[in-house]
Amino acid sequence: MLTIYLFESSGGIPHCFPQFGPGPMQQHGFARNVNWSIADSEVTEGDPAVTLELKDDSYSRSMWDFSFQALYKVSLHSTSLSTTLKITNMDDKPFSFNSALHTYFRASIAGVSVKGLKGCKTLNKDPDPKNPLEGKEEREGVTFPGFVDCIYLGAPSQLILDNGLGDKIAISNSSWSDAVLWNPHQQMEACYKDFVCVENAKIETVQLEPKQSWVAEQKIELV
Ligand SMILES: O=P(O)(O)OC[C@H]1O[C@@H](O)[C@H](O)[C@@H](O)[C@@H]1O
Repeated sequence: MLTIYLFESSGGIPHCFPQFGPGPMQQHGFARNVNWSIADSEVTEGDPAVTLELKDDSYSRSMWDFSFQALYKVSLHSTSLSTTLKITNMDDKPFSFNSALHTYFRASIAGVSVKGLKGCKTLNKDPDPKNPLEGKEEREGVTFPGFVDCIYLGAPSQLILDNGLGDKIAISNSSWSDAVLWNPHQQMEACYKDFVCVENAKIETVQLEPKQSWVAEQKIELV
């Protein structure tokens, strides 16, 4: 079964926008902390989809003084979930941002591996998130024997997650050019064994001119 993990303080697929972090504003930006409105909903051949919308307001402008629109479509299918994020510059000046979908998967951490990242340039945020260590991933499958907090630049269009519970999950994307793996290990002693974050990310800055949009798609599928 495809399970996006929920626990009391975090879970699901939080948005990191307009900053992945660390950076000048709050960690991961403001988009995950605010209410989005429902812009559209539909059912196609029995499969539901909803489109959520976020626009700038006084709260967002207190941190990031730009006019923008974010549209986020989530479609559910029998063995997959798809998302499309579209960011549009509604301002009269350019802006830049970076972003991630901070997806939490239910897992048994001792059995988890993520395949597809071999050869990627890494920015290891352990031990200092503000001064990540550059490196290169040499492993076919990344495992989680301890604390992991690592950015992968130039990630492929598909990763395969073995969740340690008997499921293999393909995480495919377009335009999410990077990935982040995170498990807090003993820093979150009560729950770290039960989830892993495999995040589609755009760490390298996107710059949008007025009226320009950036679109990125993600598909999470049992294989
Ligand atoms: O606790 P938060 O803000 O949800 O972030 C959780 C983790 O999210 C990851 O994406 C970051 O790389 C980590 O550095 C961070 O600790």
